Amino acid sequence: MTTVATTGPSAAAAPTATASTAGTPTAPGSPWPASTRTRPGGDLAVGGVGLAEAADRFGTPLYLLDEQELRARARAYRAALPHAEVHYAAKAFLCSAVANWVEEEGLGLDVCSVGELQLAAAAGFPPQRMLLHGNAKSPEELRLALRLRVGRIVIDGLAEIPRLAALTVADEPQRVLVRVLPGVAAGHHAAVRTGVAGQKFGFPIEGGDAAEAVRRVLAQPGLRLAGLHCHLGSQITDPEPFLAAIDRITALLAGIRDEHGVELPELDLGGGHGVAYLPGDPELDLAEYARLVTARLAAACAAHGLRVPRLLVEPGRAVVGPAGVALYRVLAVKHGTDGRVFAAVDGGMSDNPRPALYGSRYTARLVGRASHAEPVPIDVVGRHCEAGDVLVPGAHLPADLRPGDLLAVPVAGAYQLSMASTYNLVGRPALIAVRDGRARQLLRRETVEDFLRREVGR
Ligand SMILES: Cc1ncc(COP(=O)(O)O)c(C=O)c1O
Ligand SMILES: N[C@@H](CCCC[NH3+])C(=O)O
Repeated sequence: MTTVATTGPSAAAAPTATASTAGTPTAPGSPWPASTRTRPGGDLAVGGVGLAEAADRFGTPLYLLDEQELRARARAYRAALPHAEVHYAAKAFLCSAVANWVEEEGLGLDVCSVGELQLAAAAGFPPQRMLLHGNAKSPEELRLALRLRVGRIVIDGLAEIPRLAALTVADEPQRVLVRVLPGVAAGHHAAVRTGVAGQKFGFPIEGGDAAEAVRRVLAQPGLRLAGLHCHLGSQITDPEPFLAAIDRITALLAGIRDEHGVELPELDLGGGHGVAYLPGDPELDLAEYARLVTARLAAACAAHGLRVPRLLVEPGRAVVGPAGVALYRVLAVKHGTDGRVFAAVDGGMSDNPRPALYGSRYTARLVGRASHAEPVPIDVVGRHCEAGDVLVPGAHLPADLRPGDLLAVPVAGAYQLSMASTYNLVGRPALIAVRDGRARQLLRRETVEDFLRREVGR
């Protein structure tokens, strides 16, 4: 089975031999960016930039984004789904440079807050190509979205319908989608499974909530219902749930046609496309997804006598996740009498809450020096005041790992910096973009001065 990575940029990685075990950066199926190269002396380069040199120059913890990897992934989506609209899900990670890159690659943008909306707009992203989500959109958000003329707003609750309609006028209707729940459960953790009833998002198809939401939207002259939306969950590696969702949503589209005499022109299948975090992990095969989804949509529409709606997709993780690398400095190595080894690094659950939240698995690799020591299981832990602050349990790292060493963790681009906190008043890390041997700082490290500046009346 081919994968997102093998149909996209990572396929370009030229395999070269390395001495490491888990996380071998340039092997087929590797989770590292395609530009990753081993360097003499045990270092790695990503985007032509040596990791040890980057750590010295910008400090640690440091996040790197490989611009070409991200762009190639965005392009792979456009190529695989040439008739669809691909909206990058900003929640995975957003800064101005990322907004510019995805815009230049022809993607739209899925935003879900005033922050994402305003930052993208300030970066020059055209609001017409944005789509606003949210289960709790504030009046401020709705007003801003309308003022900026955001392309689509996704309705996620009945109360939102009259609230939004009250801000619109019939001769300039706002294009909207209705978020429905097809009753398909998928995703890597219960907290991110959003395709079924019993959680806060969307309107269940079963039982009639979705049909009722559609009725109410169609009754509002200020709203133009363009179609239906669903987002099943995140980190889905099998296309089957998307196909099941298509069947159920197409049946609803037929019901809407029968009841209202309208054929909705758009279907947004959301994101959730899974990537490999560990070598050999399954990931969603983009080419296969595109082929199966396109064929199933055509078949389901034909069965109901419907015109095929325009497809929209909203990948976040699959665009930015594998383009990111996190770089940490080891601060302490503790050898327990039970033989257990802990390597404590200068980041942790504040820059990557995913292991603590979902039990997410990562690999870690020593960079910046060569080691011929035997790889042994070492728990890479963070610096925060919780025993659960474990970044990589049982990482295979050289037995001579010591304070001062650098550890690199791939697939760090999605839902890490975007979910980062300042727990223990540890400032959020700096972020650099790497490309063609050049490093450009995108975000500076957060400092104590930043914390003090927020205090009022000090
Ligand atoms: C509505 C919506 N669209 C798109 C995404 C992007 O998901 P992913 O990053 O898993 O592709 C999410 C988050 O899961 C979402 O909630
Ligand atoms: N934060 C989740 C993904 C949530 C996607 C948002 N709907 C993760 O890291 O896996």
